[in-house]
Amino acid sequence: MTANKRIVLSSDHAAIDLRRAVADHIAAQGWDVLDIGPTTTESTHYPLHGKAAAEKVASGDCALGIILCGTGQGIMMAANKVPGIRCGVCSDTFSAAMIRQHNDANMLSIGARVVGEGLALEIVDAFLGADFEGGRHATRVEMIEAS
Ligand SMILES: O=C[C@H](O)[C@H](O)[C@H](O)COP(=O)(O)O
Repeated sequence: MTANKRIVLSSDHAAIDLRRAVADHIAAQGWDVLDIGPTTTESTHYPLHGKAAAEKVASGDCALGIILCGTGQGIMMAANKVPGIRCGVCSDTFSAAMIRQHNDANMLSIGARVVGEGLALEIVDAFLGADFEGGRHATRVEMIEAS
């Protein structure tokens, strides 16, 4: 687990309820949650929210980020356009742990139309509970960052 416990959350309209559930869940674990919305279910554009959250992580304001949309895919694509961001979409706990352990992911994306709340919270726990292993994986992450 990272020493910096500040984490940014954002979503589009498709994932408002799940984002709030994630926020409550991780706040109860002691995370300093920066939830940058949106606050209503009015239709919005996931690239805006993926970029905004990614910039909070890339700037160092937040150590990690969790972003959500209908599938988790579009908002992940937007986040990964920001230099320094490594974000993966996860629908299972194994992948959620592995993107931290092997890929040093600093953002997790979840699809609110793909997984239910119970599994989503387990995915979040797997992501936040894992640490980067370094070693050969550091070489590979450096290759991503250099490309
Ligand atoms: O990757 C994109 C996300 O799944 C969006 O949440 C989705 O495209 C939004 O669709 P709609 O505008 O039909 O709610």
